[in-house]
Amino acid sequence: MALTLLPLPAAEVLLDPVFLAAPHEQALLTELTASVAWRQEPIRLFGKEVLQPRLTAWYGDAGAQYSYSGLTWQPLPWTPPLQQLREQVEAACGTSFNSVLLNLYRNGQDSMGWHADNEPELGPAPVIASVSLGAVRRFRLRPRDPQRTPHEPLTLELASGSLLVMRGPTQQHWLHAVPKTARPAGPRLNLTFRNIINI
Ligand SMILES: O=C(O)CCC(=O)C(=O)O
Ligand SMILES: [Fe+2]
Repeated sequence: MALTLLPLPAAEVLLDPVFLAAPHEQALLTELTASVAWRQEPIRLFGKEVLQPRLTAWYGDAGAQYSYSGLTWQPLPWTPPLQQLREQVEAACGTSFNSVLLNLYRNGQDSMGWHADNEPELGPAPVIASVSLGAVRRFRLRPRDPQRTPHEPLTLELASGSLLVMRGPTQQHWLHAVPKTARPAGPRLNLTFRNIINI
């Protein structure tokens, strides 16, 4: 299948629910879960230091430095499976990426709060390409300002092997989140390919 544009105002969100085929997607989940240098990073939340409710890792070209939530990341060098996936995602998006942020949601209690990927390092209209592996989790989107962008929040169930692309004005006008779930959920691995400008 190919990327399909979702009909949303002030956003360009595209989804390919079956970007990676089943045997490949399973093998990649197993390999990355085992080989990635996962860390649980502290972040500052309302002036308090807490651990992020998920494991993370950052890989990329040398110099693709990235800061968010009070952390500065130096990327680890690309590994063969990450480099291969990067090339597949670049071909699908027609864009190049110099880094990837990986998130491992160990179970339904791991999550990501409402945010936009709008750090200055990404430029004003970044292309963010997100590959999901493992357990299906809800990915929620809502307008930042519902007065200016009138639309209901929406929920996408991101399946293993899916590719979600957010580009154009999406990060300016919309927020996204992966909420906790009370449903039993196994591990989910998400990779967001990004391009850091001016490295
Ligand atoms: O896990 C996801 O699907 C979203 C990850 C995300 O929003 C991010 O890494 O900025
Ligand atoms: Fe994000």
